[in-house]
Amino acid sequence: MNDTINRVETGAKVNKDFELFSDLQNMEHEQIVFCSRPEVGLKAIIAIHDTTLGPSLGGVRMWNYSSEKEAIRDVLRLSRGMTYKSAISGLNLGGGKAVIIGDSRTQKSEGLFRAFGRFVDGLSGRYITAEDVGISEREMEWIFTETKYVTGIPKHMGGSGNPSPVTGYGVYMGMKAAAKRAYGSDSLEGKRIAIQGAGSVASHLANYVSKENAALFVTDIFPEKAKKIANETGATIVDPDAIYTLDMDIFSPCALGGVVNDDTINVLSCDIVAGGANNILDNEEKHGEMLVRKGILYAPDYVINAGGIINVASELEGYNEQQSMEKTSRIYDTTLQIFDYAEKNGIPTIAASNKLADERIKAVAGIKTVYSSKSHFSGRKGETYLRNRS
Ligand SMILES: NC(=O)c1ccc[n+]([C@@H]2O[C@H](COP(=O)([O-])OP(=O)(O)OC[C@H]3O[C@@H](n4cnc5c(N)ncnc54)[C@H](O)[C@@H]3O)[C@@H](O)[C@H]2O)c1
Repeated sequence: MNDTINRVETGAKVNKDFELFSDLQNMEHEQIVFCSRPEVGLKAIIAIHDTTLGPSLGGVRMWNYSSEKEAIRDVLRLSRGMTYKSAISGLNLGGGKAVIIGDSRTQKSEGLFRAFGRFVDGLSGRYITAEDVGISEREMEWIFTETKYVTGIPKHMGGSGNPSPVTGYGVYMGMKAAAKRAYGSDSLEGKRIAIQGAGSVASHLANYVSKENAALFVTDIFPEKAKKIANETGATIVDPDAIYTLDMDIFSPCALGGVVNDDTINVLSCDIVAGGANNILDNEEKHGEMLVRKGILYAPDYVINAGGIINVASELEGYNEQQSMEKTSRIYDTTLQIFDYAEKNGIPTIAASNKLADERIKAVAGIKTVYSSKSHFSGRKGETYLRNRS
């Protein structure tokens, strides 16, 4: 896969002429589904990027996009990211994602989400949905009413519930691997760690980090959220804009993507960037290289925030929390392996991670030329990954 498409983060400008089919070809997507039900206000796009490794899985995001073009770009980029995330995490899943265009505070309804569920069901398991920005367990229940191809449903319904605790643990493991690489020890004791965003992932991460007696800093655009983490962990609160210039060892973006960009990279003073947000680098290629030149070690976002997908993937075979945590702890080794590969090949860590993910996909695609009764007789693709659900 190539990296010719600039990242488009939610809310960011689309900075390239829009050519749908050339984008699909450049980014190597398999299928895009546009879903419309005006009577319930549904405007959704499902993007299936790659199903070489298994059925595509990725969350559905509800966001008030400023244009349809922006929504399409977002879903293309996010679904491609899911392919890499599952591939590097050793999961037998492909990459997919969905976006619903609308205001998640005012436009949610049972009808809208059930209609979306029916569109997901129509894909017969080629796409399995999950929770993402703007979506809560209540909407997952509505979707589940219409399709079994959904993960992240509440625990009392046999699902895995909120993935954030596992994501937070994985980010912690990835951060420790980066510390091991940068400092020779994975202890975070005394390290100045700045967490941007005081949401679900951040609160779990902050808990782990504070137990190691790190010097923790936290910020949020909603001061009460930062205060909550500060009360629980003893972290120092900083202003949202001040986080970039803070004298810190580790910068951990856990809010939005695109925060390592042309404006921030020059003022960042840290040894490591390791956070839970998706698409931390505004432009993977450019900013990955700039970080190398600044001597900052980057733990690729989709590698270390994969705890969430590892957790929901476990749901497909019968949820087991302990197994999910155990698998997520392997993020430590995967991150070190990526650092080694990057060093050996003289490339940025994000490029190393993309290459390793690509290699796994190509290897599996290669073995599919060998006849196997499993793939022939075990039913539709995706079906075997799911428990029987009524
Ligand atoms: N929840 C998961 O399991 C999971 C899994 C993988 C990736 N992620 C990614 O991790 C990030 C955080 O996810 P979450 O579930 O914790 O979300 P969340 O909504 O609970 O937390 C995000 C927090 O960031 C704050 N924020 C937004 N813009 C900010 C800014 N400019 N400066 C400071 N704070 C700001 C918000 O107020 C909010 O408190 C997202 O990018 C998400 O895509 C989450």
